[in-house]
Amino acid sequence: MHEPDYAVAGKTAIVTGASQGIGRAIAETLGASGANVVICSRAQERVDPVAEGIDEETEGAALAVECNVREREQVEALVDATVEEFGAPDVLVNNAGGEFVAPFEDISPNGWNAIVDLNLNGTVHCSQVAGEVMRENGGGSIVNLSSVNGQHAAPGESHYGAAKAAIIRLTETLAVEWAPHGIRVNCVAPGLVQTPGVAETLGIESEQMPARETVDRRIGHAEEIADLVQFLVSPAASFMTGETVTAKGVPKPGNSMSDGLGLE
Ligand SMILES: CCCCC/C=C/C(=O)SCCNC(=O)CCNC(=O)[C@H](O)C(C)(C)COP(=O)(O)OP(=O)(O)OC[C@H]1O[C@@H](n2cnc3c(N)ncnc32)[C@H](O)[C@@H]1OP(=O)(O)O
Ligand SMILES: NC(=O)C1=CN([C@@H]2O[C@H](COP(=O)(O)OP(=O)(O)OC[C@H]3O[C@@H](n4cnc5c(N)ncnc54)[C@H](OP(=O)(O)O)[C@@H]3O)[C@@H](O)[C@H]2O)C=CC1
Repeated sequence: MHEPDYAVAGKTAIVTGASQGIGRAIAETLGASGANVVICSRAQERVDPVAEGIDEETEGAALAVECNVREREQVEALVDATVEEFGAPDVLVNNAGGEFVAPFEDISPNGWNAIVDLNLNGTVHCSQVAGEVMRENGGGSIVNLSSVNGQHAAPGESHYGAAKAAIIRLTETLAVEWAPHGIRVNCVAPGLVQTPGVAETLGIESEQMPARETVDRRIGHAEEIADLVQFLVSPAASFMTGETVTAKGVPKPGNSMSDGLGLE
């Protein structure tokens, strides 16, 4: 009888932007499944407690590294530290990202560059540097964090939406280019997920629905994105590459999108 294989035990995984939110949940989920996890953020003191928790409470081991993914040299040091501690990475999760909400006409050149640099160029740096080691090692799996804002327009999200849309196309291109090297590259596009970053940026602190008419689904939990990432990097997803998987929740009862779904 066939059983699905979601195992990541013994794999080495780099998760960027893992001091909080979705990245932290991904790191803790992979650690709980026995992976060796290397986590980074811009502040050592913010990733240290996350690594300690993974070391103490899970089957996996963790290494915390201070790394700003916008800085190529720091990304190179992150991958070097990974190889030294656990060997070549099997998994890379390009999670570090963020935004501010502003009308297009109010975004300065520096503001535009900050968001593109963090979301898109950070993903490029990590994929190129870790990807080289993966190719030498015979393969691996990369998951990029895009957003529903990379799939559909939303006001105030021109810079972030453009960067997240580019990540989807980058995913598709790398999947084709690196298939001969045994590297699968997939993407996750979350809808609204409850994280410290969302609380800071959008002012949404709880599971209560935000006062935005366009948001008609419940807010997600970071662990619901982490479970999807674990699936994508596991052997169970061996037939998937170049895909963007949307996780944006269930329509709220009473709105038009729930019609016919038996949710009323
Ligand atoms: C339905 C689904 C919706 C889902 C939406 C969720 C999206 C997410 O990404 S959730 C994750 C949320 N987390 C964050 O967004 C983190 C909070 N944001 C930040 O920490 C920062 O904004 C940053 C990391 C994204 C950028 O930081 P940094 O590089 O340090 O940028 P500076 O503060 O130095 O500013 C650079 C540049 O940007 C201008 N700017 C900053 N905020 C605004 C603003 N609100 N409006 C307009 N412009 C802004 C700032 O003025 C600087 O430009 P110059 O003044 O020209 O130098
Ligand atoms: N939450 C949501 O609703 C959605 C989120 N996403 C995407 O999911 C990802 C995670 O979002 P979320 O958990 O909400 O974000 P948070 O803002 O809660 O967390 C962001 C993480 O990234 C780290 N980080 C920020 N900048 C850098 C950098 N330059 N280098 C390294 N690490 C950095 C932060 O750590 P520190 O501050 O310590 O450096 C933090 O750990 C992002 O890519 C986001 O765009 C997509 C769709 C929806």
